[in-house]
Amino acid sequence: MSQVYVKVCGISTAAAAQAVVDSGADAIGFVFAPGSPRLVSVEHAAGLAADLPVSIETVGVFRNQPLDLVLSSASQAGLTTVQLHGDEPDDHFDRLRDEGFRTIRALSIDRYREGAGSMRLGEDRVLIDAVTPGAGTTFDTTDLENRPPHGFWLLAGGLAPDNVAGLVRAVRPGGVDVSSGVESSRGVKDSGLIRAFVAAARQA
Ligand SMILES: O=C(O)c1ccccc1NCC(=O)[C@H](O)[C@H](O)COP(=O)(O)O
Repeated sequence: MSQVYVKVCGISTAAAAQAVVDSGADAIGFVFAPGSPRLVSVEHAAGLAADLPVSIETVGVFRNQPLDLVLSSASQAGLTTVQLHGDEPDDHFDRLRDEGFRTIRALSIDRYREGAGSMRLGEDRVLIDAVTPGAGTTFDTTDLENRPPHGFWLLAGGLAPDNVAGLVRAVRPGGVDVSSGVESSRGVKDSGLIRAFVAAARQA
């Protein structure tokens, strides 16, 4: 099996961004969803992104925000990828791809269980998350083990250095995404935990 893809989300400082790069993670996430403890401004994200190697995927996370705002923010921050974490319609993903962004469609495990069969999931990467994003909560992954999404997908929700390897082995996602599990307190990333998380994910 190929190496699991790792995204570390909710980065807001240069030290944390450097730890993500040093850890060998594939992607770094900046949260633009109002109300998040990890919220960054477009200008701040642009400054952090500008110092990253081009090999790392830079992801802007949005939730139920106007498409024009998403497009202008992602573009001004110089990001490669947009992750939509709300109830955004298909045409938002289409437009983002038309504008040259890669896309990640985040679905809560409840939404996946209810309606994934009727959703058009093919063109976007899918991220299956807990019901409340960024809260560090795990969920029962049995349905994902039995009926995984088609195509490339990421597992998120309460992942941490001490549980990620076991979950990767059991659930077999293409990638994993973490936020709370690499924080020393809410919204504050810990460089050692970031490195430990990526190493553990890659050992799986
Ligand atoms: O992280 C947030 O605060 C957030 C707020 C609103 C929408 C999405 C948010 N995060 C999205 C992510 O991709 C998180 O990494 C994902 O939910 C996993 O979080 P955690 O369970 O804390 O590892």
